[in-house]
Amino acid sequence: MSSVPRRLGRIVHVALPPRVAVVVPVKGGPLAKSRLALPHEHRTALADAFARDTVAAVREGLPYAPVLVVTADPLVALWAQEAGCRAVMDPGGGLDAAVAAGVEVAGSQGGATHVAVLLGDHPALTGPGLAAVLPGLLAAAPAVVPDADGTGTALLVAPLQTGQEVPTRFGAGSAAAHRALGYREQSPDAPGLRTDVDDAASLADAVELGLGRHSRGALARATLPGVQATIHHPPATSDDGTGSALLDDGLEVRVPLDSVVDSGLLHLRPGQRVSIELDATGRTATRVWVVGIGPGETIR
Ligand SMILES: Nc1nc2c(ncn2[C@@H]2O[C@H](COP(=O)(O)OP(=O)(O)OP(=O)(O)O)[C@@H](O)[C@H]2O)c(=O)[nH]1
Ligand SMILES: C=C(OP(=O)(O)O)C(=O)O
Repeated sequence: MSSVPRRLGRIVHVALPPRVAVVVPVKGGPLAKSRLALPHEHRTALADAFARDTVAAVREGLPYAPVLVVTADPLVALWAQEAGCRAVMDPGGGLDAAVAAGVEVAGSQGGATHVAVLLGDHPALTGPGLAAVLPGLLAAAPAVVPDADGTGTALLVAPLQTGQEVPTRFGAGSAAAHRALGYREQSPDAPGLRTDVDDAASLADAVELGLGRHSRGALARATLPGVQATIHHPPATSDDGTGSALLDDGLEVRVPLDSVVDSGLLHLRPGQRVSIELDATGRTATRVWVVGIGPGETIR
């Protein structure tokens, strides 16, 4: 008689899909995004909007994932909770310490098998874009996604084990530092994920990809026409015809000849007060005019 296979009593392992908690550190407040050369109030508002759009994309793309926003800023904590996140108090001590605080809470909540650390300055990230690449990153964990220029870190993904730390080395050169810690480099085709905004150039990249709605609004307010400025180098005097002006907070912006000529101003002099309209980066004038002079300007 042939023997019957003994299947009864066998332990069957069913692979459950990984469940991820997302930690988003947000500095907030007046010191955020200091490399973004814009007047203080616009810079603060933009930094806040970048974080809101980052969180909104996470909530949209991963609606069942717990999201922990680590911040010391009460306003950020408030909007984070309104957006369905848990606000975790930033213990101070910098970005790695903030991330560790978020990871600890994620681990103590139970339920998540993995943690993703996403910096809160990805205003062109979309929910579907994140959802599309995350499964591959979880499968590769521990994994690091470098930012667009390859040196910084856009996202870290690591297994979450109770009582076990998730080491991080955020800051300049963090992609290499994370690789050295054992994170495997992953380069998913996800431009919104990889474009963190630090300065005018990366802001321009994010604008090109398409900003989230909070950042679009903040940027529109930051580039309202009519900012006052003082001519520093009149445009026509340099080789390529590009001059410069100083905004009232001391920032020097480019003044291409076209931006002046179109307004009918040909004889600007250093020190002249003008009205100025800036492009999306906030660093180049698109129109310079003197109230009452030139096309469309009525004398008041
Ligand atoms: N909670 C918390 N978040 C931080 C801290 N430092 C940076 N971040 C956040 O981490 C992300 C990336 O940081 P950075 O690009 O250095 O941003 P930043 O410090 O606002 O900008 P810079 O002043 O230009 O360095 C942003 O979302 C910041 O808000 C910190 O000490 N605590
Ligand atoms: C802190 C970091 O971000 P950024 O490059 O935006 O300063 C980092 O990439 O580690």
